[in-house]
Amino acid sequence: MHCLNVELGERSYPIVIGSQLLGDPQNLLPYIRGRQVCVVTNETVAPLYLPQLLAALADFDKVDTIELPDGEAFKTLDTVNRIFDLLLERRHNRSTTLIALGGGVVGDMTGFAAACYQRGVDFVQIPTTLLAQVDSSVGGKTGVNHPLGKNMIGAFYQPRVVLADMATLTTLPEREFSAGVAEVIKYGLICDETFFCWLEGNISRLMARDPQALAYAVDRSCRDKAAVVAEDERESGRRAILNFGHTFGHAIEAVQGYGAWLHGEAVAAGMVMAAELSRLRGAIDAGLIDRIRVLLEAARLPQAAPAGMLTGEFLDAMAVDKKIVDGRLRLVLLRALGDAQVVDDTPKALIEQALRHCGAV
Ligand SMILES: O=C(O)C(=O)C[C@@H](O)[C@H](O)[C@H](O)COP(=O)(O)O
Repeated sequence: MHCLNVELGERSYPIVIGSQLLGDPQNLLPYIRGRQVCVVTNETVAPLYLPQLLAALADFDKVDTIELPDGEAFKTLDTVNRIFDLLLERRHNRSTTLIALGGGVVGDMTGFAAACYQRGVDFVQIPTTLLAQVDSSVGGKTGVNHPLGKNMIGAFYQPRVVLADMATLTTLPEREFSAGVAEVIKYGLICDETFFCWLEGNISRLMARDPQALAYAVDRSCRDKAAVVAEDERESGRRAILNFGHTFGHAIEAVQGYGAWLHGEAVAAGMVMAAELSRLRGAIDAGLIDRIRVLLEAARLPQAAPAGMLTGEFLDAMAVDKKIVDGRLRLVLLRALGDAQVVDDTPKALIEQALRHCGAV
């Protein structure tokens, strides 16, 4: 077991990475200030890991749990309202701590509920998917989707601790695992060339969930993310690079219907689109795109738009991206391997060309 820190002054917190962390009260107690807790999880994760966690919480005065339906389609205000209903019915006060036990959807909604409930209560992230361990549990982006756009309602709100229990990855379905690998590859592309090269040499071990390879990938991803977040907590500048591939990916998720493609799958295809656009702008060569495709192929991730998706559908959905400033679409593109930048001067025709290269019609 080891710890990394997300350095944010008084909002700093540790990311604890290890195996079999869930059942040990000592991993949680230092981060819970009151005597009340509410565990938010979903119907898939609860039978697997809730009993262990509840055993670790046995000494608290009030321990409630809520099991939400599983899937991105349920990341809505209505679902968050169910958390508020329980907290109020069971008279949780401002000293309560919400504990997110699950993947990114559970973590994002729990964090948002914690940010809003009685104007803010503590929360703890216990991510049980690869994507949540390497990305969504770190950095304090919380919120829900709207039919018109992904993550359109939310808040920046940091957890007290992130407990990444690698043992929970042993039960993760293959498709979910691959989706997490998309975000791992993203770090290599945007800020860590050495990690990208390591992934090229170790992708088979990673996909086989070799414990050492997996621990290294989670640790390195969290370090990369923590460094970016520490520099720019509320995404006023550099943090936007973490959105590489996401403007395209979010369009896929919104147009296909949330949950049809997993978030990481949409991001994988979106990263190829963003790389293609970077190439069309002359920043990178076709060789790098081939290398990205080889990695995505090995990770069993999509590299093209969903069948039949129109360039117009992409552009319409991308028009509600949160990075738009003064009506200008800002895209995260590559300057080189391991070096991303935000650009706001890409001609629409070039975006359409990149989309068509990636299978949009
Ligand atoms: O933490 C960030 O910042 C990110 O952008 C990480 C993304 O991988 C993650 O999917 C995030 O939830 C996207 O946020 P959004 O602001 O683009 O909705």
